Amino acid sequence: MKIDFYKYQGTGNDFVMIDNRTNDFPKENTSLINQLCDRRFGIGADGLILLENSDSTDFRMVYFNADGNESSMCGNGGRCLVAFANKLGVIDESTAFDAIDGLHHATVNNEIVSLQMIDVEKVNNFESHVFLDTGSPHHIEFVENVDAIDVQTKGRSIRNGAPYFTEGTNVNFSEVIDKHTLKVRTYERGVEDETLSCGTGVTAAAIAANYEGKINSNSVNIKALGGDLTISFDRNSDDQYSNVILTGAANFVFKGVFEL
Ligand SMILES: N[C@@H](CCC[C@H](N)C(=O)O)C(=O)O
Repeated sequence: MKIDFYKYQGTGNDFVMIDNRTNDFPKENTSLINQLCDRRFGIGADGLILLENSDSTDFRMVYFNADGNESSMCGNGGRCLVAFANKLGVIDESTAFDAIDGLHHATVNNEIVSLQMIDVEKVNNFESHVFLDTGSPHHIEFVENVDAIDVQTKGRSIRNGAPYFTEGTNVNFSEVIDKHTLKVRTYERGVEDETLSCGTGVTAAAIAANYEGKINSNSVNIKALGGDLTISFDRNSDDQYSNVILTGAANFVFKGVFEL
C-alpha cells in the first residue's frame, strides 16, 4: 500500500503529516512511526500527526512523538496540522478541531497560524522551577544565560528524575530578555532530545513568567532556536489563565510517498 505524506515545520519543530480520513494508516505500529521519524533511516521528524475525521468538528488531530508513541498535545504540531488542513481544502481560514486535550479553535493566514490552547487551571510554583500543563506537562527553569545550558544532559536528567519518573515531563530553560520577551530552549519527552521549538513549552514558559512577575504583559514574544512565536492570554485569577493563543509560522516543506 502506498501512503502520501507531507512534511511540515513550525519554527523548526518538524512533523510528518498524513491525511488519515480513510483510516488506512496502521497507527498501532509504534516501530513504523519511530522509523518514519528517524532522521537517518526514515523521513525524519520530531513527530507524526494524523488528520482524521471528527463527528463534531472539522477534523481530529492524533499526535505521535518520534519514539512512535501517541502522546499529549503538541502546540506546534497543532499549528502545522491547521496549515495542512487548509492546504488539503478541509478548512478555509478558521477552524475548530478535536485533539487529545479537547477542542481547539484556530485561524490560518499566509502560513501564520494562531491556535487557541487549553485553559491553564493551575500553576505549581517551586523554589527552583515552575510546573504546569498546557496540554502537555512542562517543567520550567528560569536561567541567566540560556545559551550556556547543556539542555540535552540537564533536560534528560530532570525528565527522568523525581517527581516525574517514567511518565516524564518536557523540560524548558528560559531567559528573560525584557518585560515582553523570553528566550526558551526545550528538551522534549518522546523525542528525547532538544528540539528547535516546542509550542506547549513556550506557552508554559510565558505563563510561568507572568505568574512569577518576570514579565508584566499578557502578550509575550518568544525566541526559540527555530524562530519566533507570540503567546497572548487572559489571567483570570491567581493561577488560572484562559484565551491562551499561540501564534507563529507553520510551513509546508515537501511531500512524498512511502510504501508499506
Ligand atoms: N512539540 C510539541 C510537544 C509534543 C509533546 C511532547 N513531546 C510530550 O510528549 O509531552 C509542542 O509543540 O507542543
